[in-house]
Formats: sequence, structure tokens, C-alpha cells
Amino acid sequence: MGRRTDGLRLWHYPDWRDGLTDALRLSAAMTSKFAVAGLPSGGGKAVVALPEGRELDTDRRRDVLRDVADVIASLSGAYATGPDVGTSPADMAVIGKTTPHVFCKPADLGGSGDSSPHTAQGALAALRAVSRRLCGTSSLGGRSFAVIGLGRVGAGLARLLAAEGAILTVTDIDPDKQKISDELGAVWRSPDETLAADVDIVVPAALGSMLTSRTAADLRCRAVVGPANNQLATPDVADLLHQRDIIWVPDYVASAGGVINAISTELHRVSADEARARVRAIEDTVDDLLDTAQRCGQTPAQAASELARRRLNGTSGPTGTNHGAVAVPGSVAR
Ligand SMILES: NC(=O)c1ccc[n+]([C@@H]2O[C@H](COP(=O)([O-])OP(=O)(O)OC[C@H]3O[C@@H](n4cnc5c(N)ncnc54)[C@H](O)[C@@H]3O)[C@@H](O)[C@H]2O)c1
Ligand SMILES: CC(C)[C@H](N)C(=O)O
Repeated sequence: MGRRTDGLRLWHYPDWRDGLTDALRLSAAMTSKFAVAGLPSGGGKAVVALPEGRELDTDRRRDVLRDVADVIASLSGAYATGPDVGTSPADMAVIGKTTPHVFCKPADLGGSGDSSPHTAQGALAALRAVSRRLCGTSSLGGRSFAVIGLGRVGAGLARLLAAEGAILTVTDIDPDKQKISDELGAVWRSPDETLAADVDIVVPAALGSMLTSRTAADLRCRAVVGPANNQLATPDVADLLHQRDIIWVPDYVASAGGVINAISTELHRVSADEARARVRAIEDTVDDLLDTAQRCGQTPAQAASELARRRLNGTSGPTGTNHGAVAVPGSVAR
């Protein structure tokens, strides 16, 4: 069995089976993410499905993480985890006490630390490629962006965009995040208004399935490019966006900066500079994909999926079409 890698999501779901569905969709996307990034791993995802409204106190959270660590340890290296929505390097440190199969522990414990700044840099690189396509320059100053989700990745990316002189509309379901909006001089709107904002590029940086046939019809932007995993509710939304002349860069391409940095530094042992260069190369990957799509009369989604398929078929060993999901039902957290 090939090795599968990727993050641990700790989030609320109406039913633990919704968490399982999320884990399966995310793990499939991770397989494509690793393939397009040229990384030698299958995709995986672990989800802790918390019942709606249930918050974990410190002790309960540690117990849940230990349960997750036991499951990962039982897989004997077939799956390694890292952070995702709802988890952090500190959580990886807890898991790391039970199993070595964990990425992104804090640097003082030998890990590569928080993946989110690298994910944000990777998404910025993807945005540069799309800006060049739309405006003839990779410079982001003066361009308008609508950032949805001001969590670890979204807030970091919004700060990078603000530093380049971009014009920002932002949102989050957490009203406390309006502080970040104020700090950046951004316009704060509701999530629905932000998705339909009249901007150059919408940047999904929250949870998945935001792009449905209905929301795609309401978009007023020229492109959708962001770090959120699984942005499309259903694959056909990519065609709807293409028909509307809206460029959509597949999430598994734009969001690869975090895993590229973690694998490059923790497994390939390259320098921080080399890892940064690999993350920045997402700009070239997106350039190539958009060129291929245009040349072959495809959507960027089709071009990316063909590239992933070619890489998966042409590679033996640890990379394969297999992906795996570990769902830890909410019962552990009840
Ligand atoms: N952390 C990483 O390195 C990394 C890497 C690749 C992809 N991603 C993806 O990027 C996205 C964000 O990850 P993160 O690590 O920043 O998570 P996070 O938990 O730190 O942030 C998510 C943010 O989205 C907000 N949010 C949730 N639902 C929303 C909605 N409907 N509308 C607006 N805001 C909403 C939350 O309140 C939170 O502030 C996720 O899809 C994740 O899978 C993260
Ligand atoms: C960094 C990685 C572990 C991240 N959760 C991703 O989805 O790519």
C-alpha cells in the first residue's frame, strides 16, 4: 500500500457520516494535489466530526487527538497527517507523542511548523499567474480581490495582498475577524455578498462546496482562485464557470504551498530557500495549465485533471491512484 499524506480536520458536522463524506472528497483531492505538485504520496485526510454546537475543552481536545494518534499509529506509516481546518502545529505535537507519522510539528520539536503561511504564498503565486492572464502583469497592486474566510491561510493571504496594494473585500462567519478587515483597510461584507462582489478575483479561503450552480450564476468576478480545498459543490460547476468566461484554477493546484513546503523540508530535507522556490513555482504550474487549457480547448479543471492522471499513471511506488480517509466519528468527542 502506498503512503498517503495530509491534514487532520476537526470541524462540526450535522452527522458523523457527513464528516466521512468530507474526508473521502478531501482525500481524493489530495491525491490530485500531490500528483500535480510532483510529490511522491497518495492523498489522505483525517476528519474528527464534532456534533454541531459541541466545543472541546483542553482535556477533551487532548483525548480526541490521542485517539486520532492511535488510529494513525495503527496504520503503520501508510498514512501521515498534518494540520487542516481546526488543527494547528501544537495539535501535531500532541499526535507526535504517540506516532512519528505527523508533519508540521512546531520547529522546536523538529517539524516544519505552521503550513498556512506557505499555503498563502502558494495561493499568491497562483493569483500572480491569473493576474498576468487577465491584466498582462503579475503585479497585484490596484487589483481587486474578495477573500472569503479569514482563518490562518485567508488572513495571511489577505495581509500579503494588502501589502502589495490590492483592493480588498473580505468576510468570515466569525464576526471577530472584522478586526482583521479594519486593520487591512478592507471592506467587510457578508459571505454571500463577498462571493458575488464585483472584483477581479474571488479568493475562497474557507470551507468547501461554496461554488454551486446557483452561486456560480451570481458571480461578478473574472476569476476564482484560492486556497480552500474542494471549492466546487459538484464537478460540473467548473464548466459553468468556463462558459461564463470566469477562470477557475483548481483548488488542489492553488492550495499546494503548505504540503510542498512540509514535504520539501521534512522529507526531502531541502533548504528553506529551495522550499520557498518550490512553493513559488506554483505560478509556473498555473501558467502552464492555463496555456494547455487554451491550446487544447479545455477548461483549466480538465487540463489539471489530465495532468494529475498522467502523473499517477506514469508513476509507480508510493504515488498511486489510491487515496485514503480516516474519519473519527463524533462519538469520541461526545
Ligand atoms: N492550513 C493550510 O496550510 C491549508 C493548506 C491547504 C488548503 N487549506 C484549506 O484552506 C482553507 C482554510 O484553511 P485554514 O487552515 O485557514 O482554516 P481555519 O480554520 O484557520 O480558517 C477557516 C476560516 O473560514 C471561516 N469560515 C468557515 N465557513 C465560512 C463561510 N461559510 N464563510 C466565510 N468564512 C467561513 C472560519 O470562521 C475560519 O475563520 C480550508 O479549506 C483548508 O482545507 C489549508
Ligand atoms: C498543509 C496540508 C496539511 C493542508 N491541510 C492541505 O490541505 O494541503
